[in-house]
Amino acid sequence: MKENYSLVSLAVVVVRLMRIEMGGAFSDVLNGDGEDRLDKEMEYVKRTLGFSIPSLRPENLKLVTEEVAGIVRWKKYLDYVISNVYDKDQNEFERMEPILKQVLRLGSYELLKLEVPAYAVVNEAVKLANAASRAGAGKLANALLRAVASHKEKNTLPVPEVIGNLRSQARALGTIHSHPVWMVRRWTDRYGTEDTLKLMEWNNTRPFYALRANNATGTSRDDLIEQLKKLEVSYVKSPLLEDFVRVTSGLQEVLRSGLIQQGRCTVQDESGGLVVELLDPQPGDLVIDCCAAPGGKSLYIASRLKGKGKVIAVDINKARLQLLKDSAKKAGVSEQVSVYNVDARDMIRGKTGLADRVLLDAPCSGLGVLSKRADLRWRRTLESFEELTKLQDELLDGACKMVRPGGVLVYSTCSIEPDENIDRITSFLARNQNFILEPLEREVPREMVSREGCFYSLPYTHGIDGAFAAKLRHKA
Ligand SMILES: C[S@@+](CC[C@H](N)C(=O)[O-])C[C@H]1O[C@@H](n2cnc3c(N)ncnc32)[C@H](O)[C@@H]1O
Repeated sequence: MKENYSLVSLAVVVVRLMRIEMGGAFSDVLNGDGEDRLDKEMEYVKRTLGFSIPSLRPENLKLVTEEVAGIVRWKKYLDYVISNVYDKDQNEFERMEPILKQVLRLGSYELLKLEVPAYAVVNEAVKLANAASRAGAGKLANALLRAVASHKEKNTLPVPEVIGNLRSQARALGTIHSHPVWMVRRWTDRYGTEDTLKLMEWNNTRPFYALRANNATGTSRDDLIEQLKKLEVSYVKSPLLEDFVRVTSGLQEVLRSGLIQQGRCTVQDESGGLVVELLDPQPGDLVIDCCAAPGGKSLYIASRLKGKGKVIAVDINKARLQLLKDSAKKAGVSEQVSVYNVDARDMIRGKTGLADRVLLDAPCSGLGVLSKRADLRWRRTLESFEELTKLQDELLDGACKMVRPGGVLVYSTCSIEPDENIDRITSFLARNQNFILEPLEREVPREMVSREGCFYSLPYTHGIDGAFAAKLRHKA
């Protein structure tokens, strides 16, 4: 922990955690940039605590964002430890006032996962609990956090035993690695225990981000690298895509530098880049992107048209589509991109059977990107699959109508779950005899091609986000 990481930062962490729990904010690192965001954040802090505190120093924003993401990821494990050292009824912690609960999670996270010494953690947490919660809250925070610290020191922290039937084993592993039991069960059935542990470890690790140099504004990867060197940002060239660079640390410096606002680069995972590679847009093409917002793939497609051709970016969400429109302007491709705020299940009037290439980057569970979207694991349920797969089928049936004979339809997700991936393709092909699955050859690395010939990336194996894509061709 940095020297100047003050009580103010801790108060911001606690209030952010409360907002995430109430559904009002997400823990993604990208939500943390910009001065006006900071002003808004301090306004929330004031409203939640009931009094003003000095503003967070911009240089502490990154630590706050990372700490919040870490606590959200580890929430289940932290709650388990805290409720076990709280020698009252197990539900007592659940019923505790929300601010105090977050202070305890924060303190336990710092002790157990950041290895901050107890003297530094407990005093700050007690001050925060006293200021932000009821009288006596500081005393309770002091007792509980000291107990956690003492168990850690004596190596007597509670650990659930991985024993019994598959369900109880999954329950214990879900607690130790802080994932919902149903996810653990799905993955152990599919990948076995060893690989499931690797996947959970990946999901619990601080993610890295990749940048795409935007050729449309004349920025090559070498130009981008020059800028990163000036910003003293650590990077490695992507081994998968020639316009991409992996940022190993210093993303906040990039966000603050103005490079993105100037359209010189954009934050984009290589898995998304590979989906565009597979779509293979060519200058002069008419491309329809059916679920386009906020526009990562649309803008990359547009830049590959080299000023000739068109991307029709469709999305049901007007606000997200506006973001896409603004980004297209910054990225120098607004001439190539038209936006349509419609439901892609309905036909786009006048466009039936005309597109050379159609991309359907479908709404999905996002289970391939849990390291980046720390809160997602707690928001998804097993039941959500039924609704999502129905929507994915309907969207595929709408999207395929836009493809010209001989044209290409790419279906993609950021999920690693077969129900949203290959099962959707199998079911689509059974309904639509005029499409065939085109097995991938050189478009993506061989080790990312599934048995069926689709693109499939697994985070712990391939080191990028989990994703899937299938290339379907309309029979001429
Ligand atoms: C996975 S995101 C797309 C990400 C985007 N392709 C990118 O690369 O930035 C899925 C998008 O589908 C949109 N969506 C959901 N249902 C839709 C529908 N029925 N018609 C059109 N868009 C829809 C959502 O608003 C969301 O923006």
